[in-house]
Amino acid sequence: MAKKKDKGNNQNSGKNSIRTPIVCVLGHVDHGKTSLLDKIRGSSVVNAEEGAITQHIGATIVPLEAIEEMSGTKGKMNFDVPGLLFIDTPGHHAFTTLRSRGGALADMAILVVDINEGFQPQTIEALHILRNFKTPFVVAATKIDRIHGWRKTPNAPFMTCYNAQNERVQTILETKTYELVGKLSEEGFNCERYDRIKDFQKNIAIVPISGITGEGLPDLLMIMVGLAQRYMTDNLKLTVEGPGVGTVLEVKEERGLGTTLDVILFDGTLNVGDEIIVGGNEGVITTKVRSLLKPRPMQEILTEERFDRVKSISAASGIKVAAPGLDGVVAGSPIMVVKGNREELEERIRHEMQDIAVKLSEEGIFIKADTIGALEALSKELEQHNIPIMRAEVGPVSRHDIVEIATVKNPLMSVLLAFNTTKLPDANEMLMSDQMENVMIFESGVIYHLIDDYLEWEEKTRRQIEKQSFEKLVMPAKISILPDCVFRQSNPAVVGVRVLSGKLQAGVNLIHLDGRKVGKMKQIKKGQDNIQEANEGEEVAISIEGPTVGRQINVGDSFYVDIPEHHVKVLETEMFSHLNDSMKNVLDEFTHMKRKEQPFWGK
Ligand SMILES: Nc1nc2c(ncn2[C@@H]2O[C@H](COP(=O)(O)OP(=O)(O)OP(=O)(O)O)[C@@H](O)[C@H]2O)c(=O)[nH]1
Repeated sequence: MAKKKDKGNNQNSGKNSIRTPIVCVLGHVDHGKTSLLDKIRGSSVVNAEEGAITQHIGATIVPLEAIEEMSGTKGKMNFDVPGLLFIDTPGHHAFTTLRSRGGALADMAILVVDINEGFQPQTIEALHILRNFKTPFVVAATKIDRIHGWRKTPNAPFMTCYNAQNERVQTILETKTYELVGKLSEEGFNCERYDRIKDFQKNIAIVPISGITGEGLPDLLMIMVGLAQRYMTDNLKLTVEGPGVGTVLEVKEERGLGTTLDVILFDGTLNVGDEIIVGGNEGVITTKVRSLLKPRPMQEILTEERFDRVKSISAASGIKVAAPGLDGVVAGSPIMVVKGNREELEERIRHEMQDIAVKLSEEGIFIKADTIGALEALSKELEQHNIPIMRAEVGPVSRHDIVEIATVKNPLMSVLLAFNTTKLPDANEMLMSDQMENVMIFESGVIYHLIDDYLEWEEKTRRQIEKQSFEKLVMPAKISILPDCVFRQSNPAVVGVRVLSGKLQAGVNLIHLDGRKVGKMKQIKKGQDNIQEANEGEEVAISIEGPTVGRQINVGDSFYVDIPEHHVKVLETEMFSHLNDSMKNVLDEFTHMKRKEQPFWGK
């Protein structure tokens, strides 16, 4: 395939051109995502031929020639990939919002990790998101210039920088890199420093870089292009002549233009006057492109018009679309040019908007998030923790949500996880009311924290509930009447007994070992004191309503506590692990006796 240069809008021509791969940058707060993107933008401007850089909305295209210039590989490599398109908004929020065909819009990602701080909660979260979306990625280990004693070689390839360091600094870098390798391996990824990798399909590359000095940046960009070239070219084929297909990055009010859409166009061509179709809050919106706008170059930003108008734009590009009737468009929605296939496209958009890949269960928790992508990311994490979801919605937490949750019977499920979204004031008011006491709301901008908080609460609540229900159950016990301890014959009979096994509680019914009824045991006394329970081996006095000693019962007789059938069910299933051996033994004897005549008793 002929080598092509990225010349801005129409960089891809021909039927099966390869489009520019779309790249997102993810990572923990302050680890250097923005600095890296700024550096990439700055370096590509410096290194590209005049005219090669075009301004994009919401994205930066780094042409192949700029990457080759930086890495000193100009004319040495034979790449078809025309460059890389970086989404300007970093972070997993943008990543998950930008969807295409139910997956991530980004073809690849850079996971930024501050080499000095290592893995942090959002690093892990980003990693899980990349795994869920099956997005190929490279790890940029940033801030190498902060390693104590680092000698800077601005904008140089990594190996040049590495060789300029003394042994101590090199050792620190090695150690820190291996800490990352270890962490990634804990998460199930095989990683290595990029220069030691033989098979890039099996190993994920770690590239040490600095977003401030630009050290290692040429290698990072080169690896990204190489990966796209070798493993993704099939996914990157596009037909420029075809109708435009893109994703809405942002919905913005612009002075003089009304509501506009910042769009990443990833396939085909979009023209002024084209009929377009896009997803809105209240269904599918169809309208006509009034203008297509690109930002003006930096030096002209002070002129009256902030945008340049173009008649037509081809993928992959970032472009602002002005058109009537765009209120209510949802960020992350697909946008497509209609070419006589309106119904089919309407159906596709409807499907994409509704087909949030959230598995719903009959019983489960509620989740809310600010965008479809965020909701999906949260649901996938919950799925991995086996936490069922009953309802998943985009938007802020409302009064209505609280009322709905309050009707959930299972106390462990009357819960809402709010990811990156707010509570409306009337929802807060509602939560204050007594009837809403059982409703639990967890809020966070980090999925990881939400799930941890929920699991911690769930465990605590589960234990409390178990404790309460355990206390209400009749426990198994076997007792026997001691000789010389008949204190009263009847009404009630008062006798001394020994607890042979299990736990004897006050208020239970007693039966003979063959199942015949004895009577209700009222009190347990130890010395002069009334007690509520006695354990194996203890000798106590009990009062029994009903039998007379010497008639229905005699010295030396043994009895079981008569456990109601539904208590047996709970004891044998949920509570079995809470019973001690003595209780388990007597429960076994007791059910054996009961099941002689009714094999399924208590099952
Ligand atoms: N020395 C050095 N400082 C860096 C590097 N990368 C980022 N920084 C500094 O680290 C701080 C945070 O960097 P940002 O680029 O804003 O980090 P971010 O990940 O975009 O942060 P958020 O947008 O808040 O998530 C800033 O003070 C940067 O100047 C680097 O490679 N070397």
